[in-house]
Formats: sequence, C-alpha cells, structure tokens
Amino acid sequence: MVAKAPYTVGTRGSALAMTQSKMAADSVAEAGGFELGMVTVKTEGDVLTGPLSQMGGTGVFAATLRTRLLEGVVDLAVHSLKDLPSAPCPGLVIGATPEREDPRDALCARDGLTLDTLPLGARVGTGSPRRAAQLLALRPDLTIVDIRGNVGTRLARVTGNEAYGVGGAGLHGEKKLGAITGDCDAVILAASGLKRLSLEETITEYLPTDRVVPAPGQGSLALEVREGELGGEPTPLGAAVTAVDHLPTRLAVTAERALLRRLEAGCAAPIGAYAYIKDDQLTLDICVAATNGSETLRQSLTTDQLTLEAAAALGVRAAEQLLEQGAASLAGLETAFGN
Ligand SMILES: NCc1[nH]cc(CCC(=O)O)c1CC(=O)O
Repeated sequence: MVAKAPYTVGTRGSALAMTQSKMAADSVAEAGGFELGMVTVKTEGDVLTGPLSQMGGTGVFAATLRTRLLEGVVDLAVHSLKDLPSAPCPGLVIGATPEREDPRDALCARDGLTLDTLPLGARVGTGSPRRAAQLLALRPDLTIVDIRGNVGTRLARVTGNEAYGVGGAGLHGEKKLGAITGDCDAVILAASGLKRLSLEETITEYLPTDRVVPAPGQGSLALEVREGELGGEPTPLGAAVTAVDHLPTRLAVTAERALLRRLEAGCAAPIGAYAYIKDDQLTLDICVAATNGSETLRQSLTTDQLTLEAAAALGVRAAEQLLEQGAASLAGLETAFGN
C-alpha cells in the first residue's frame, strides 16, 4: 500500500500547466524522498474569455493558485514565471526557479516559412503586445491576429484542428476544440512550452533573443510555497524545493523581474527582457516597443557581481535609464496601468 502523499502541488488544468507541474513536482519529490499529490485548480485566466491583454495583465493565472496555497489546500504551486506578477505576495515565497528551458520565441508557420520568407501582409497570430510590437518593428507589413487559448488551439490557427487528433480533440486530452480553420499563416509561441509538450517539430524558426527579446521570465518556472516552509528551520518540503533551485536562472529572472517591477509593468506590456550569464557577467537585454512597432528602444546592461542584490539592482538601473529615455509613454505604461 502506498502512503497518502504528505504534500500536494496545485496546478492549472491545461496540458502545458499539467506537464510542467508534473516535471517540477517529480524533481521536488525526488529531492525530498517523499510523494507529492496533484490538485487541479481552475483559475480566473482559464475561465474568462476575451483578449488577455485586457485582463489587466497581472496575475489572472496565478491568483487562484495562490489563494489555495495560502488556505493550505495545496502546499506547492508551480507557475510559469512570466505569468506571475512581479510584486511579492504576502505570506508566500518563490522557493525555487529550476533551470530555465529555451527562453526564445518560436515561429510556427505553414510550409516551413520563416519571419523573412512570410509573404507580404501575412497573418500572424499572437495575443501578446510584446510579440506583436517586436514583429511589426521587423516586418511592418504583417497583419497581427489577436488570438488566445491553449497551445493546441493556437497551433490549430495555422493547421486547422484536423492535425490534432481524431475528430478535433485537443492536445493530450485537452477539451475538444470547436472547428478551427487555419486562418493564420503563422503563430508565435514560447519555444519552452512547445518543447515541454514535445511539439518542437511545429517550429519553423527559433527567433534569436537579440532579434525578438523574450518576455521577462519566459521559459522559467516558479515554485511557490508558504513562507513558513523556508523560514528559520526549513520543513522537508521547503528543503526539497530549495534543492531544485538553479542559481544562474534565479539571477537572470531576478534582473528581468526587477526591471518589470520598477517600470510598474505587467505581462501584457510590450516589454522584452532577457538576462543571461556569459563570461562570468550577468547581462540584461531589453526591448521596449510602441505596440504598433513604429519605435523601439533597446538597451543592454551588464554587471560582474553575481549576487541576487546586484541582479535586482541591474534591473532597477535599466528601468530608470529607460524611463529617462521615454519608455513609459512609448510602451503606453501610463494609460495601461495608471487607471
Ligand atoms: N502566457 C501564456 C504562457 N505562459 C507561459 C507559457 C509558456 C512559456 C514559458 O515557459 O514561459 C505560455 C505560452 C506561450 O507564451 O507560448
């Protein structure tokens, strides 16, 4: 007989969320030598319809999971870091950011097309103002189609849903998709999500991070626990979560999120930020763009101090320089977040 799992991990119900929660839970369970049960939580972001960019941009996917964590219904929440608001949540801590998956955006186009070979005026699906802005800066002729939904639903906008199982069933048992015809020439998705779902073969071009700068935190997971698991003497869960933290990832996402926080921007803002360690230095590349792609502001800053404090300071310094250069009005931050 297997003993009841001593801890539970809360996850959203999409194929991607379940896959990444399972991966993270397995590594924590292995580090701790205990079992972890899974509880599926429906979040506001899963229930509401309409453009994601108009949901306020802050935490629609994370809020319900966080409530369950605070209530003690679950003991660990696994989030896509890019969906997690940059402000800390009282009572909770990010106990680990495991090693980051591929941070790049990926183009999934019909007929093997790439950003440079898509025909004039091609229709590209994305619900992300950041992706739309950076794409339009490179290819002003493109038509951006506002799409949302799970990975399978988005890919179906290129292929039609015949490609995803008999009778239009969703990917990996996601709920049945309605009839979707391929009304886009391409969609942009995070390479990390596609890789985790073993769908790399749908990618026709990996967009280099210096060409399309990824969202802060893209490709990275956040393992969130109650503060008490880590304070003073860590609990067995707290210790196991800490063991799967990856310091280079933690330094990078600390810089990216400090920038976002200082700009008072959420995941719906047209801001790309990608930090990485190279030659013993932490570099932070940023692209702030007007949502129509007419103007972009790029910045790259470096520190040779590899501490969390220095990483956060790098993000703040970058944000302040960008604000001086007019980033707030360029990216529409005042209108999007000031009211
Ligand atoms: N906002 C949706 C979302 N949140 C996290 C991921 C997966 C990418 C990641 O690991 O950051 C995605 C899908 C996408 O952007 O294609």
